[in-house]
Amino acid sequence: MSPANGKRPIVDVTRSESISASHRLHSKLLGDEENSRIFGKCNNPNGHGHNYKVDVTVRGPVDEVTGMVINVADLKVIIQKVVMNVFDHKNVDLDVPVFRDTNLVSTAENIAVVIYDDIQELLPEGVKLYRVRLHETGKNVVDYYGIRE
Ligand SMILES: Nc1nc2c(c(=O)[nH]1)N=C([C@H](O)[C@H](O)COP(=O)(O)OP(=O)(O)OP(=O)(O)O)CN2
Ligand SMILES: [Zn+2]
Repeated sequence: MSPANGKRPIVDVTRSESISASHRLHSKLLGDEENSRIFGKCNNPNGHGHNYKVDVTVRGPVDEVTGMVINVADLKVIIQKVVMNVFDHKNVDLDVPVFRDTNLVSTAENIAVVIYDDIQELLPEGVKLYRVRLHETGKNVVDYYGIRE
């Protein structure tokens, strides 16, 4: 393959994993009534579970020698550490330190941000994390691209 204009193609590589976890939508910054009003059935003290799907996408140039942006075997190890070991078969609010020990509510948005930040730290130099997509249910999906304002 001869690269067009001598430039290496930029390709997105996605690895997906599934996790089962329970949680409750509840803000430590609010009283019980306000929590119930805002989060409704999702504020039930017994909590509820989801079969989440996480899609982790890295974007980068295809290496001329290996033909890869990143070896998915390496991405798999990172996702195992950051996603599976931390969230799978856990109660997000009680078992995941960043939710247990802070005021973060265990929404899909916040879980996606936590996963993004933790994966980014473990990626090899030069590999950019493009997006973390979290499917909370078959109908609810959030995307995080690492943008903060
Ligand atoms: N912006 C957000 N809104 C809501 C979140 C969230 O993470 N971010 N989460 C919830 C609940 O945790 C849960 O995901 C909602 O479950 P449910 O209503 O059962 O799911 P569906 O919308 O897929 O199912 P319906 O059949 O439409 O009820 C709530 N809001
Ligand atoms: Zn939920």
